[in-house]
Amino acid sequence: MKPGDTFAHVGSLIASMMFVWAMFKQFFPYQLSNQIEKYTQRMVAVVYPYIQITFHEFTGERLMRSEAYSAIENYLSSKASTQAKRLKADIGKNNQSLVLSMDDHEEVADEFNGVKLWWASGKHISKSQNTVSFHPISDEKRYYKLTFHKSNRDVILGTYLNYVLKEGRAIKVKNRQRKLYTNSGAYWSHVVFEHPATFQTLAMDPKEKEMIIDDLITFSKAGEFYARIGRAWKRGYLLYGPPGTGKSTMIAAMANLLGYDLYDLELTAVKDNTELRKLLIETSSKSIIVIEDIDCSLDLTGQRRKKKKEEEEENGKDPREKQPGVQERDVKSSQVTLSGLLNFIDGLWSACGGERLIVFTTNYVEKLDPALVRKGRMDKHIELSYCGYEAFKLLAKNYLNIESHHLFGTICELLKETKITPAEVAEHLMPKNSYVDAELHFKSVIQALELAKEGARLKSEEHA
Ligand SMILES: Nc1ncnc2c1ncn2[C@@H]1O[C@H](COP(=O)(O)OP(=O)(O)OP(=O)(O)O)[C@@H](O)[C@H]1O
Ligand SMILES: [Mg+2]
Repeated sequence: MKPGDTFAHVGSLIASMMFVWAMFKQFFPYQLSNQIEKYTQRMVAVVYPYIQITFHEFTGERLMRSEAYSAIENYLSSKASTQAKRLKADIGKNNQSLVLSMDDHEEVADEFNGVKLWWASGKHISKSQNTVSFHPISDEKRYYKLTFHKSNRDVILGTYLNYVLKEGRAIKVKNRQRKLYTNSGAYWSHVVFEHPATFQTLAMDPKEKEMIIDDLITFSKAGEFYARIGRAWKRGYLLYGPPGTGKSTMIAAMANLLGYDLYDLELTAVKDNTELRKLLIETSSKSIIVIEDIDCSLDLTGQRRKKKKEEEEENGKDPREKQPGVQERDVKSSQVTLSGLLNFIDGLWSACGGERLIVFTTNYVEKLDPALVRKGRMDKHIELSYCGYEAFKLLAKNYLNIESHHLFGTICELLKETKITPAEVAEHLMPKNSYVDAELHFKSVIQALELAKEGARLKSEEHA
């Protein structure tokens, strides 16, 4: 018989005794029944020196699924697969593997710092059915029960439970299907996020790439550090550079590296600061909030457009008259302000627990309001620039699986004096059919570089 079974039997025996006592205690004088109860409790504590904690699947008035329950479920999945006799299996949320968990009324043992403890799964089936609904409502209320010796109370409550929650959450992140959220107005909708970009395939200076990866990994593991120094676990990145240099690709690579969800926030679709706050508060932990082309969004949403509207109103014109087809919502969108965004990043935002990255992208860093880019607000500024030789070699390897070629020297020289984006190089390296003629692709790159060089020369002559 397993220790857990023993507890269950002793537990139910004691429960029966308590039930009988509750029926008969009314026949005893109050003082006496009080004394009996006190001593019974002490005896129970001696006979049954174990503590039990129950974690219900649904909690609160609105019966939300308990985060603790799902973390425990994930934590126990690895124990269950080796110990439990009855398991439940389902396709993991990443759609790739089977995830096993313990079935109802199963038990598994665990050990932590030399302390033994037991987990049991169970369910209550409620008999009341007072709602009429077309949708079947499950009356099963599942729970996990943890049993441990009372002498280990401090270890379990102080360290073990935190450890279980942390491990469980980590397993959940690993197994989950990641999402890409987009907003239309004040609501997020999502699709499955399956972008193949990784830092390995991102063409940029290898040293800088290494630094960014280090920075991201350090951030993702720094929860305790942020808590110790009393700062919100957030980090801001500003990615800037010309179109086609890999800003959006890098964001996808960041999400893939850390296993985070992506929130692609379209500021121009947000009515005002209140809507913005609502959207940001709704983002979940372990996510990247992206505002692309921040300069354009703020042109539409900042004070400038508001002023224009006011001017037109002063001239006696309805600002909407000049913009046929513009919806009322677009006109109203001017109410999201830079200060609203900044206040949220610095202030209230800190109250949302859990790690979040916020990433802004722009093609024109010099156009941005200094308030937005000042140090301390955006922690890291990353420039994605034109294609260098190292970046070209990586693209050649990725697209054509070629690491050296006699035309590399010419390309290297041309790249030093010509600006071409990785997106354009990639276009010339993209195989058109199953037969790959590398020479042809590299010649096409050289041609594009020479054209760009000639274009730049003519432009500079024009300006001279
Ligand atoms: N550094 C890079 N490494 C690998 N591929 C790249 C890189 N830069 C661009 N590309 C390729 O070019 C395409 C366009 O890149 P991306 O959308 O990331 O550019 P961007 O900097 O976000 O441009 P924009 O400023 O217009 O939004 C991508 O699909 C990607 O395949
Ligand atoms: Mg982009």
